[in-house]
Formats: sequence, C-alpha cells, structure tokens
Amino acid sequence: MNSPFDKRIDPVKLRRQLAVYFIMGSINCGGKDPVIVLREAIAGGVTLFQFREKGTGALTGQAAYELARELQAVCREGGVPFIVNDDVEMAAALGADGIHVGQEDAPASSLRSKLGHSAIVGVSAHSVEEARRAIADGADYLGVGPMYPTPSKSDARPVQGPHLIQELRSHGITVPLVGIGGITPAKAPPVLSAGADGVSVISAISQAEEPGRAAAAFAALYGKAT
Ligand SMILES: Cc1ncc(COP(=O)(O)OP(=O)(O)O)c(N)n1
Ligand SMILES: Cc1ncsc1CCOP(=O)(O)O
Ligand SMILES: [Mg+2]
Repeated sequence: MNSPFDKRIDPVKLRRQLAVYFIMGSINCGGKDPVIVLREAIAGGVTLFQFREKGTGALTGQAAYELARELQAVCREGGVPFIVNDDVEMAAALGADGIHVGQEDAPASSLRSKLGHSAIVGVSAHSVEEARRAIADGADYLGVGPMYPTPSKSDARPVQGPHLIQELRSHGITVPLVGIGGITPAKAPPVLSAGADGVSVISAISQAEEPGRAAAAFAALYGKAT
C-alpha cells in the first residue's frame, strides 16, 4: 500500500540538489535585474533556488508575485527546483517545488497539506533539539547556521560555525543538511567537511560582479572538500 512517505523527495536526489543552493530577492542584487542574475547563476552551476523577497525595500503584494513568477520561469528553463521562503500561500499559488521555513514561521507539519506530499520542505535549525523537532514535523532538509557573520540577515542568530553541523551529525542526524550564513567559496570547505551536503548562499553569488563565475566556483568545490 502506498503511504504519503512514498511521494516524499528522494534524499539522494535532494542531497545533489542542495550542493549550490542560491537564495535571493530583488534587494540582494545590487541594482542588477534579478532575472539576469539568476539566469547567469544557473548557467554557472546553481542546483537549487530559493526566492526570498525580504528586508528593507523588498517588493510586496502583486509585485513580489510577479517577480517570483519570472524567477520560477528561469528555474524551469534551467531545470532547477524553485523554493519559496516563508510564504506558503505564495508557494501554493505558484505551484512551487517547495518551501523553506524558520523557527518563527509556520510549522513544517502544516505545510504538506497545502503544498502536496511531494513538495520539498526545508526548515532552519540552530540546535540538535530544533533539528529533531523539524525532522519529526516532516522536514526534508535542514538549513543550519549562521556558519559565519552574514551581511544579508539583520535578525540572524549568533554565529555557530561549521561545528554545529558536526554536532548534528554526531547526534545521529542523517537528513540532508545545508550550511548558511557568510559562505564564500573559500569558507565552504569546512562546512562540507563538517558533514553538510551543500551550501546556501545569498551575497557571494548575488553581489558578485559575475554571478555565473561565483556559482561555478561553488560548483567546483564538490569532490574537493578539505
Ligand atoms: C536554506 C535556508 N536556511 C536557513 C534559512 C533561514 O530561514 P529563517 O530562519 O526563517 O530566516 P529568513 O530567511 O526567513 O529570514 C533560509 N532562508 N534558507
Ligand atoms: C537567510 C539567512 N539565514 C541565516 S544567515 C542568512 C543569510 C545568508 O546570506 P549570505 O550568504 O549573504 O550570508
Ligand atoms: Mg523564515
């Protein structure tokens, strides 16, 4: 008999998709067109994208929806899954591939009934306890951080460093994990060595002079973690 678990994303596939996880909204692109930034980043090797329209000056309402739709189309062209940050109604309306929620957002357990059993559900975790609860609530992957100081989130929790990923792994947490916060190609190897399956990145790609080259520098790390 089929259970809803049969429809959940295959963790092996998800680990590959988490490798170069680009997160961005209109305020992260230094005045450049987000559509062009995303197109270049995907050409460089981005494997997953999260639309995060948040912070001072971010678009709201219809304008945010329209940008989301355009970026989703770019992801479709590039064969990259499209994840929405925080907003489950937007994710459902767009038919997004998944959603990412934090500890202050809707609980993961409430999301699948709105998005379908095959949706990718990501949850932020800052401790073993939060990680265990998120997994029990149905998270497919965890976003763990901040690894390093970040210029992109004013209300970020204190920096924990790659050690937190090691701690989660040593407590038997085997679900796909991605590090977040201040990650550059130079700072990514300790995150991967600690046990992350990938890195999630805003500024190191969106603010790069050449987002495609920046994404390629992350993609080139795989197989080379120290
Ligand atoms: C992959 C990933 N990990 C963590 C976060 C942070 O989510 P959250 O704590 O809800 O903070 P906001 O991004 O909503 O400000 C994330 N977005 N993605
Ligand atoms: C959304 C988020 N959550 C924790 S740190 C962070 C911001 C990551 O952005 P950057 O890669 O520019 O540090
Ligand atoms: Mg959130």
